[in-house]
Amino acid sequence: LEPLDVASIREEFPILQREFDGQQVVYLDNAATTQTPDPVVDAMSDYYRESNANIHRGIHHLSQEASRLYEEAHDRVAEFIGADGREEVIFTKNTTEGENLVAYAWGLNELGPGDRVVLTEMEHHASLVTWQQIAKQTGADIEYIRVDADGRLDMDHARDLIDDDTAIVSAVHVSNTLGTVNPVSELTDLAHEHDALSFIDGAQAVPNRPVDVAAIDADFYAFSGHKMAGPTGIGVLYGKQDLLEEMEPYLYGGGMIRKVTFEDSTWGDLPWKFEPGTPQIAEAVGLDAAIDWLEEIGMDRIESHEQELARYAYEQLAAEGDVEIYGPEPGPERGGLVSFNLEGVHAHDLTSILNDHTIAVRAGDHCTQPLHDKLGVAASTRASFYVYNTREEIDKLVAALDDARQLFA
Ligand SMILES: Cc1ncc(COP(=O)(O)O)c(CN[C@@H](CS)C(=O)O)c1O
Repeated sequence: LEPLDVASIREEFPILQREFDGQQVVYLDNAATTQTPDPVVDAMSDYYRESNANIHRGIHHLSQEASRLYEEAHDRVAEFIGADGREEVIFTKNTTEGENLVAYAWGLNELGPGDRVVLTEMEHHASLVTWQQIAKQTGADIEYIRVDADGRLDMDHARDLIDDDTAIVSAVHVSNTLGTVNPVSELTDLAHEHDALSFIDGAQAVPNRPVDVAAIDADFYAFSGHKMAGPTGIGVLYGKQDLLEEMEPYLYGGGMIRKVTFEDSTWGDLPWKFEPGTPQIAEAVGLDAAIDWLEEIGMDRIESHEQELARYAYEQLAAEGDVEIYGPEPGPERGGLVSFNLEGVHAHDLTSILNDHTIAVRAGDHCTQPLHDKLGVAASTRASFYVYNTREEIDKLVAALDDARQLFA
């Protein structure tokens, strides 16, 4: 695969030229959110300047144009992830809302005592807390597929847990803490063998690698625009059309109805049934532009670039001798991030020292507190990579560890 032309990619991100205390920013917090290239910013500005109107309600030219842009963004997402069409693409605020939509619109109605919800121990709170609370409300029980010592799912345990009482399996595609790439097709097959549904959290996958929801055969798949060079405020819930047709909405209002009387209401077509009120129109335009921008580069090249940086970071950190790294060895089972701890230095202290060097990483539990409990650490430091990062930036991070050792170790 042709390596990325990182230098020319970086020219589309003025923010990467920012300096603090005379030092150029080193942005290694892409699992939290990615930066936004000029073509995406321009697409959203142009929308506001030239096409802004409310959608689906006006007859006038501007409303028709805004409606077309909004609808076509659904088509673009469907094509990008391998969905059958816009009917299977619901725009949400973010991944978290996608998880909640399925938990409330499907889980509350379908789950009851004796039903089993199977998660993994590496789930993000967006999934773990949501299904935990829905299970409490419905009397369903929750089981967690074990994560083994090198950060992979224990698939023997998965085969034990996923049984005929299982109603849904909800699993993260790529862990935002361990970097682990999970066998989501195998998990989906296991769920389907027991007539259970599969929900895949793709927040750290769709932005970083080719994803084909039809090949995975997931029933639901969620991700966020802001992690894929797009704007905040828009996410996607993919759902199989026959399931979405059966599901009742859980948020009501204008735009999602077909007929309203004083007695009752009926619902509109997919995906609009699950999109009440005035949606995030400019963000849909921005997401459409982000997909164009990513596909111009190529998702397989992005995956390869991130895996190369993750390998380099893993090897450089491991060579230090006093760094504990979480998750699998570098390779196809590790996405573009590395979480670690420096011996004798708390993650927050380390991250603060790195910030003194204008190196942006994340410290904390990365919204996976139960996983950190299992790892036996309160927090970790995480470096996560994207298309504009370089080996030289990783060298700066590794070199800065010495300051932390001198101060804290
Ligand atoms: C695997 C996974 N699943 C769900 C989410 C939630 O995405 P939202 O766009 O915030 O709804 C995230 C976002 N993880 C950020 C914020 S905690 C991180 O720093 O890791 C994620 O990584």
